[in-house]
Amino acid sequence: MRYAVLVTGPAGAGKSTFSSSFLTHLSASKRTGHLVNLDPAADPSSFEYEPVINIKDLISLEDVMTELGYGPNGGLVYCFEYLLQNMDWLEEELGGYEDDYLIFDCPGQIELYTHHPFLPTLVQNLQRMGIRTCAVYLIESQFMEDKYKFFSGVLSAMSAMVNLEIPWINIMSKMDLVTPNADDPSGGARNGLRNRRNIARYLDPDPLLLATTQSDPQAPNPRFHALNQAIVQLIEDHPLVSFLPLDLTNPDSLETVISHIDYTMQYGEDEEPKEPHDLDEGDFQDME
Ligand SMILES: Nc1nc2c(ncn2[C@@H]2O[C@H](COP(=O)(O)OP(=O)(O)OP(=O)(O)O)[C@@H](O)[C@H]2O)c(=O)[nH]1
Ligand SMILES: [Mg+2]
Repeated sequence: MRYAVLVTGPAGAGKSTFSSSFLTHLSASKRTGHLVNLDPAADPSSFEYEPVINIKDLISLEDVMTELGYGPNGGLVYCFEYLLQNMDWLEEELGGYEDDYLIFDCPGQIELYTHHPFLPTLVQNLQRMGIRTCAVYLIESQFMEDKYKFFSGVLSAMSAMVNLEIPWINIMSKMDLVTPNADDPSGGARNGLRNRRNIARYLDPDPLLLATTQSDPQAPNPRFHALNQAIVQLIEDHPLVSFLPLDLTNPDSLETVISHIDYTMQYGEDEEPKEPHDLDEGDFQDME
């Protein structure tokens, strides 16, 4: 059995950093993982681990831009369409790697996840090749500083998720940047995170964070108010999305996230499946 983890999410969410921390953790646990780079714009010198498979060996974004006159975003979409038309290349590259984790570092163009059939088609192909696949979707903790930005992240995660029939884990990355302090005299107003309880309302998104009243100075426009109400209702009716916190400065936090991935993948199915670590063992135990 081969295992693929698709590491997805918007630009700068920490996908590449998470991918290399994941690989470091696997090798420290005497397990084998390999990096698959699917970002045709990635800077080769930025990889901590040399990818065993690199989309740049199939097609280079620079070539698409100089030879076909595409801009960076259109060029990227072109590269993906080219990849989807050349699945035999990927299939050949993916030969071997039994019992190994293949970590697919994906690019950060949000449209690839929301309204392009890229992920569903890739997943269908991986499943056809008999590779067990799951996806993680990262959004960064700074999104919690702005509730509108945060809920737009939640909606993108939902939109990417509903197109795929594979296990899916949402991760709130860069939790080291969050310093909640209940004693903060400003009440945390500066970063919008009043206390740990408030963080919990983001990790398990509470749509009421978004509820505005018509007199709310941030929602002076009645149509904006109505839109927020509709989103509140949508998330209440379909509570599909919750986030696992990831703080890379805390090894337990990474381990918890990886246990969840192992569990959803039923990694090593001959052995007993591992129970994911209880979330409340970690750093955020007094969140509730
Ligand atoms: N403080 C902190 N910074 C992080 C963490 N993870 C990533 N970063 C920083 O965030 C920036 C973006 O990280 P990347 O891992 O390149 O993010 P990405 O999602 O791969 O970005 P794109 O591929 O461009 O979409 C870099 O400057 C990282 O050093 C984290 O856990 N904590
Ligand atoms: Mg990256």
